[in-house]
Amino acid sequence: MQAVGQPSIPDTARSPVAREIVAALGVRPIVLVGMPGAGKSTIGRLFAKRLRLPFIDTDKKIEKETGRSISQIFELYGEEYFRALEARVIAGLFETGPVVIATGGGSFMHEQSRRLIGKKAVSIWLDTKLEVIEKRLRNDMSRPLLRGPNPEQKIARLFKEWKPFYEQAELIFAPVPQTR
Ligand SMILES: Nc1ncnc2c1ncn2[C@@H]1O[C@H](COP(=O)(O)OP(=O)(O)OP(=O)(O)O)[C@@H](O)[C@H]1O
Ligand SMILES: O=C(O)C1=C[C@@H](O)[C@@H](O)[C@H](O)C1
Ligand SMILES: [Mg+2]
Repeated sequence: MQAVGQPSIPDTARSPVAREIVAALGVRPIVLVGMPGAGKSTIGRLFAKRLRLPFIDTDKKIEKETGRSISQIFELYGEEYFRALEARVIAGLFETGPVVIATGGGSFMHEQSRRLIGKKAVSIWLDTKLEVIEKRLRNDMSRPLLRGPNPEQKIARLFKEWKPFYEQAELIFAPVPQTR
């Protein structure tokens, strides 16, 4: 029998471990939180594939729904507007059954989102090392919070400021950077 709110994915397609994890989730989504560049979108997609659950990237969803890039939204309306929009999008994802959600780096700083995730999801902080994040973001000019001079100093400051919030996630996962 299929539980209410469960997506119609044949259980037999899952490995025994994946089946156990999905059963333990019930209707709760897995929500990945962590710094910009920590690997939420990359690892979230892999988790979802392994568990055979739908994958949702909130940044991508916002871009699709608004027809604007995250940078444009920051530029046009500011960070506070973006966070409120992101909070509404996150809140809308809790009624659909188990999914894997990659959030934007700053979403967990928004009290309403953090509380909701804490109450209704299994949150995982991707605790990627600061040096790895710096290396990944060094040449990425598309990030609204890192624009202007001294992006490395900004990343380090954000990391320090946001870490106590990420530490409130239910689980911590330190991904090993893969090299090809
Ligand atoms: N485990 C890994 N090993 C090597 N490279 C990785 C790993 N995880 C992610 N990356 C790379 O790091 C970059 C950032 O990853 P990703 O976009 O998944 O981060 P994110 O946490 O979703 O960032 P954002 O908050 O900006 O959405 C990408 O170029 C991705 O290919
Ligand atoms: O790329 C960026 O600088 C950001 C994108 C969004 O995910 C935001 O959640 C984050 O705070 C900043
Ligand atoms: Mg992402």
